[in-house]
Amino acid sequence: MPEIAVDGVGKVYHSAGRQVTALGRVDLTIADGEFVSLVGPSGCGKSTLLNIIAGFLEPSAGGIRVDGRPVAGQIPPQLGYIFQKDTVLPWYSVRRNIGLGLRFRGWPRRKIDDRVDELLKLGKLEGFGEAFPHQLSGGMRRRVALLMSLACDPRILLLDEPFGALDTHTKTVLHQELIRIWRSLGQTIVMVTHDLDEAITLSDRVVVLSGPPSRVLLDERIGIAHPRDVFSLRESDAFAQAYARIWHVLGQQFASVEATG
Ligand SMILES: Nc1ncnc2c1ncn2[C@@H]1O[C@H](COP(=O)(O)OP(=O)(O)OP(=O)(O)O)[C@@H](O)[C@H]1O
Repeated sequence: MPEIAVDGVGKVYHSAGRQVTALGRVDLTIADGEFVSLVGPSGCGKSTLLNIIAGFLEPSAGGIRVDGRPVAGQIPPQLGYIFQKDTVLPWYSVRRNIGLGLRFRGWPRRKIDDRVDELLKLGKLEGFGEAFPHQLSGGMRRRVALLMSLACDPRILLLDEPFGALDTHTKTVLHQELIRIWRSLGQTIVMVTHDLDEAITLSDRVVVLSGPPSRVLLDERIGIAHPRDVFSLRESDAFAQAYARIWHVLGQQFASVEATG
């Protein structure tokens, strides 16, 4: 699995005659097969950093290396990405949506069908292949988005608030699913989230970014062993202690961003 190195990455946006320094200088190494979450105040540059890692955006300073090779504005091979917004296409069936990336890659029909069957099973959506997105619950649609991103067997998975708008029950079920899939496939995962519970539940490490221009304030290893049961995990002392340590830093950032407006 790939290792991702973020070397002194900075980003300044220029728009409408204004300059916004989104990222100050961020250094971070994500080991292969590791699950790292990025948290921080709204507008601190979390999505910007994820888009730079994905090769969708050029950094203004520094760079990204995947397995030691600079990505320099190119999308790293074997990348899966889940966007904040629902990217499931409403006019295609679940089956068609999940197989979309494989069609673009020119896979033959038969092979796509077999792969999609495998994925429907993995996402516990057997029997929903012919359904259309409007016939699914919000949680099922997010599950389809996850399966779409897994179709090409990515080695790197970048998740931008993948479960943002869902209720706690649905989110918790999906957390258990994601842990199960990640533990069986072993991708390197970077996730942006606003939900500290979610970050601790899923991750090996939680990285707190400061308000803009952002930098890494805390890199906390979550020493909770796998297999994790997401339902009982949140009652454990280890969870409470990790939460308190991270919140101590994150809460101060929220307060200082509020104070400076
Ligand atoms: N295309 C752009 N042009 C100009 N400024 C931008 C652009 N994209 C983002 N920004 C600015 O860069 C800063 C960081 O934005 P970004 O979306 O990366 O933050 P974020 O931490 O992901 O925010 P949130 O948590 O609210 O989703 C913000 O001030 C935002 O207004």
